[in-house]
Formats: sequence, structure tokens, C-alpha cells
Amino acid sequence: MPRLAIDRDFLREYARLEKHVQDRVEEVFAKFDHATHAGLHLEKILHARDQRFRTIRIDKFWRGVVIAPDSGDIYTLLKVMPHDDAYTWARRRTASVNTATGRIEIRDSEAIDTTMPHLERMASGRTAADERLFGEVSDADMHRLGVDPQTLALARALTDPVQLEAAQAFLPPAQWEVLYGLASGMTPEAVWEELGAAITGEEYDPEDLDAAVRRSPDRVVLVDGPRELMAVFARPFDLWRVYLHPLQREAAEARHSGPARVTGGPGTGKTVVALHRARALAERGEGPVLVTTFTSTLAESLAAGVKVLAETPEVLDAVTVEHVDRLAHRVFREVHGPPRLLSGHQEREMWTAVVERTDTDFSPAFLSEEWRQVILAQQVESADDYLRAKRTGRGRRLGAAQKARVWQAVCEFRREMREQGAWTHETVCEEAARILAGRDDKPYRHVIVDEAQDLSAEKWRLLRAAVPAGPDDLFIAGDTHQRIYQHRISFRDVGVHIAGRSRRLRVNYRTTAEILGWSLELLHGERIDDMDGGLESVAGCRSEVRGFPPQLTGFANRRAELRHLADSVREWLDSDVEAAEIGVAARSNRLAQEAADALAGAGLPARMLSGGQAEEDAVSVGTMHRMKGLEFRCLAVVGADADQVPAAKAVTPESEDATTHAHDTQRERCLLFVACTRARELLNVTWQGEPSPFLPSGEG
Ligand SMILES: Nc1ncnc2c1ncn2[C@@H]1O[C@H](COP(=O)(O)OP(=O)(O)OP(=O)(O)O)[C@@H](O)[C@H]1O
Repeated sequence: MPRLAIDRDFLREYARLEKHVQDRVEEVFAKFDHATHAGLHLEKILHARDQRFRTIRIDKFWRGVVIAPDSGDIYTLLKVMPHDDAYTWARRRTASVNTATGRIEIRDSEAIDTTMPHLERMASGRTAADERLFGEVSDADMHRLGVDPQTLALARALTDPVQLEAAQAFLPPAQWEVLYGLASGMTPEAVWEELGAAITGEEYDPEDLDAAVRRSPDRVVLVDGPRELMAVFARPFDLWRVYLHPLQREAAEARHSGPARVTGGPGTGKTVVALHRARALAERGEGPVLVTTFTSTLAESLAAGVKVLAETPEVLDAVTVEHVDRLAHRVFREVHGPPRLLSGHQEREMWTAVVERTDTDFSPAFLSEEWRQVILAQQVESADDYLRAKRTGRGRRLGAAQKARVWQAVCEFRREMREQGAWTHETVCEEAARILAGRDDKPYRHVIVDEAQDLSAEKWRLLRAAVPAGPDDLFIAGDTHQRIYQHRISFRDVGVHIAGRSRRLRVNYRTTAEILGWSLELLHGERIDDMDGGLESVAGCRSEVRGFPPQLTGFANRRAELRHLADSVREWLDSDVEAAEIGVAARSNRLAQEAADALAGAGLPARMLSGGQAEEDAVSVGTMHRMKGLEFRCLAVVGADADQVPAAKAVTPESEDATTHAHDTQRERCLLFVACTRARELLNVTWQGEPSPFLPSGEG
């Protein structure tokens, strides 16, 4: 029985076809699996370079282009175009099997052939190795990296990176990527590593397209029957639903004997993996799945993702999405009823009263943070425990006598809380963890955590207690380069043992290579922990999409900067970018509000992200913290000045504590990195006066 496969690029184009053409495409291909090859009128193409390319009639005007393999029964739909264009497109192209990865690839062979003489003319006489772009790379290395004879001949004639850029339009994408990597100075070994996930080590039959299609789940989706076809066509923009990189798929579907995690730079699809894993676990039917994260905004977008993926009500029923605080409150309420929560103001007043009563010279703010970050985080229960507790990341150093005084104040605070029957979010979470730890019937069989880098220790203890220890209990997605809050936990300290069950994703699907490369420079040289006793790395994180470099501009004052912001936003709107696809990020809430006011003043639709109402068709303006987990086609980061980034109040002076100073500074860097990596196509970074010291030097 013939099977239909749909190429990723086709689905993107399908979304832009007129409705009546889309309907016809659906009708034609819905019959595919029970119609015969002949019944579907797959027509051979006269003078085709590759005899396996065929066309199929959609209606009087439109034709589909399909690859029909010599052997096997998978037919791959590549294009739907007006009749003549379809024939011309198909005649020029050939399909092949990449010799390194075994995946299918399509190239414009005619363009390669017509370009060759021109390139050879330009290169003639330039015979020295350093005069050719790939003069230093051996044929053997090229072959090992999957560069085939036709591409190699072209590569050998290149003398200038600009020629390589132009060749992107007609070379097989995977081979072009290899050449691009080599041209940008990567060694063949580094490029080989890049291909890592795609290399299976098998011997590939270059003629077996059927097998190549099956090996290409990142490019081609195989559909089983009309129901699946409708599901693919129903949301053509959500490519992540159906085309997973092999590593993403592996991470989503693997079976593990205990907690496992996926890491990777921004936009590498960690959330996508988390969502697919939720579906896969729900389909296994072993028990309820919790998908969780640290804020309600992120939980809402995860819930929307689960809804998009779940194909049956059973899957939807098996998955609960809620942020950790909500889970904590729910568990707490079931036992104690609603807690009497202290507001931030009331908590400060309580600490102030404690300071007065215990006559200590520590400030209420210091004590409150010490309680949160050391005592609660490490479950310190006695003065002795506290003497031994790690205080990494806590400003001033304390001697034994000072610690005794802090401990006394904390005991007083706890006593006061108990007497008043008062709680904070942290103590609710701690209590919920205690309740669940004591229960044999855990509420979940699997827990999936997104944005794991920002959860505090008590939240981890709650999640650990929410699921029985065992196979596929916890799955953790996160990137410590994007840590923007103070919690620095170690998995081991909170009872989560990953034991090597970790995968790193490298392909960024969100951002252009230019924006990603520039943003990675923001973190250049930073040593960032992996929450598991090692260091995390974004080495090899890359994007396959090319675009414009970020625009960096300094201004004499804020007024001029915000006027420029309004001009840029207007320009984007005029070039058909929807308002909802534009974001503006600032370090402080105040500057974000100023930016929103400047846009409104210029008659442009703008809304503060803190104000909710996500549906509104307006430019989203918010703090860099609020940007976490979001993405925009066009993004402006305003106020990237030396005065705002890093924010002075968020950084402990070096004279007070060098380690904390370094941690705080790194967090501020990460925050700017998070903000900049929300941009999909265009990024503008502006400042007034002196630029932020974090901006890569030599720019702007
Ligand atoms: N296999 C894929 N095919 C197409 N698009 C994908 C794929 N995987 C991810 N994407 C898209 O890339 C973007 C980033 O994905 P996602 O949010 O999962 O990344 P992330 O690693 O969680 O990012 P961050 O850490 O920056 O929040 C999204 O728009 C998503 O739809």
C-alpha cells in the first residue's frame, strides 16, 4: 500500500495557498493510501533530470510535485504549484541520499551546472590552496562529511564566501551547512561533531530513497491515512508538531530508569521535547502526567501546546499542566484549607518587628533573604546545621557569633509565623512537599519540568515528592544560561539523580544564525554550572536560518532612543509584521512603561505584558524577566545602557563579596541574553549614553 510523506517546506507553503486549493490538495491526498499509483495519475516528467520526480493533478491550474521511489512505497509530496512552474521546478531538481547522514536531500542540479562554468572562470589562475575557499580541506574529509561529487566540484571552484552564500539557494541544505561550517573556520572534526546526532554509522544505499525518507523525521513526516493527513494540514504553521529532529524525538520517546533531562541553548526546542514527551507518556497509559514550570504565563503556553498535540481526549485527560506554586497550594489546601498568606509588605513588617525585638544589627531584608536562600533552601533545622550550611552566593561573610544572632532572629520569625498561623509561598511549598513525601499514593506517575533552571530548592523537593521514584519519573528541560533568578540548586541536594541521563540539543529553530551568534557572544567566556556538579556549554548551538545582524544603536538621551523605537516599530508594522509579533524588552518595569507610553504617544498599539490580555493585537512591552519563554518576529531591547544593564540594585558590590558579585553579574548577563534570544527575525538593541559593558566589544 503506498504511503504519503510530506516535506517540511511544502507544509509552510501549503499554509499560504488559497483555501480552495488547500481543499483540493486535501481531497487528492486523502485518497492516497487506498488509491493505486496509476489511479492518482502520477505523471512522468519529460526531460526530467531525475526520473523519480512526478507530478500529480490537483485541479486544472495546480499540480503537485511528488517523488516516487524506484523501490519501496513511500511517495513524498514536495510542492504544489501552478502547472508550468511545477514542471519547471521538478525538471531542474534531483533527489539523493546524504552519504554521511543517510537522509534525503533535494538540490537544484540545473542551477549547479549553469553556475559551475562561471565559478571556474572566476577561479582560473587562482591555484594556490589559500586562494580557494576550501583549498585546505581534503577530498577525504569532504566525503566523510557527506559532500558528494557534484557539490564537491562546485565547492572546489569557490574563492569567496559570498559565492557560498549565493549557493545556498541550490545546494542540498545539509551539504551547504557543512561547507558553511568549514568556511567559517570550523575544523572537519568540529563539523563532524555537529553532525553527531544525525550520524548512525550505517552503510547507506545511495539509491534507496525510501529508507532515506524514513531516516529524515526532521524534514519529512509520514502520514498514515486521511485522519493523520487532516491533522497535519490542520495546523501547517506548527511545524514542531510533526517534524522533530532525531535527537528531539529520541529525547521525547526514550525510556529511562530514573530522572532524565534535556538541555540546549535558547530556541533549541526543549519545550517542544517536553510537550512531545508529555504526549508520549500519556499514550503509554501508565498513569497521570504533570507538566509544570515556574510561572503561570509559561504554564498557560505549555497548556496550549499540550492541547495542540493531544490527539485523543484520553491523552488530554492524562496530562495536567500547572505551575509549581499552584500545585503546592492545591496540595496544601487539601489538608489544611486555604493558607493565611503574608503579603510581601506584611512579611517585611514581621522581619522589622523581629529585628527590633532581637536587637540585631542585620537588616530585615538581609534576614529575609538569608532565611529563603540558605535556611529554607537547605532545610536547616538547628543552630548547628546553620553553622555548617553552605552560604554560596550570599553577600557578607558571617562568623560564628553572627550566625548565632541570625539563627536567633530566624527562630523568632518562625515562632511569630506559627503563632499567627501565617504562611508564605515558600512555606506553603515546603509544607506541601512534606505532605506528599509522607503519602504512598503519589498524585502523578510522571512529572515533566520546563525552565528547570529557575526553580528553588523547596519546589524541587515538592516535585520529587509528587512522583514515586522509578522509571521515567522526572523529565527536566532547562538551560542554565537562561537562569534569571537567584536559585542555584544542585540536583543531588534536592534528591534528583540524573546519573548521565542527559541530552543536549544544538539546532536553534527560533532565531537567525546572525542573532544567535551575536547573543552567544554576550556570554562569551562565562563559566556556567549545569546544576549537576559540572559546567554547561552552548558550544555548537547553531541556527540553520540566515537573516540580518542585530542593529545596535546608541543615543544621546532616552527621548531620542524611544523616538527611534517608535520609528522602528512603525517600519515593522508597515512591512506586514503583525503588532502581536513585535516585542519590546527593558531591564526595569519603569523603562518598559516609558517605552509603552512612547509607542502609545506615537499612535502605535502597545500593551504591557504585566497587564495580561495576551490576545490583544498590540506590541508586547515588558521587562526582560517577562520575556522568558516568549518569542517575537521583531524585538527591540531598549535601555541597554551601562546604567541599566547590569542593574546596580541587583548586583552585590564586589567589595562586599566577590563570589556573590560574580554570580549577580552573571545573572544580569544571562538576563540580557534571554531577552535578545527571543527575537526570531530582527533584533534592535539600543541605549543612551554609555552602552552596557555586556555588549560584545567592537559593535555599535
Ligand atoms: N523540530 C522543530 N521543527 C520546527 N520548529 C521547531 C522545532 N523544534 C522547535 N521548533 C520551534 O523553535 C522555537 C523554539 O522552541 P522551544 O520554545 O521549544 O525552544 P526552547 O529550547 O524551549 O527555547 P528557550 O530555552 O529559549 O525558551 C519554537 O518556535 C518552536 O516551535
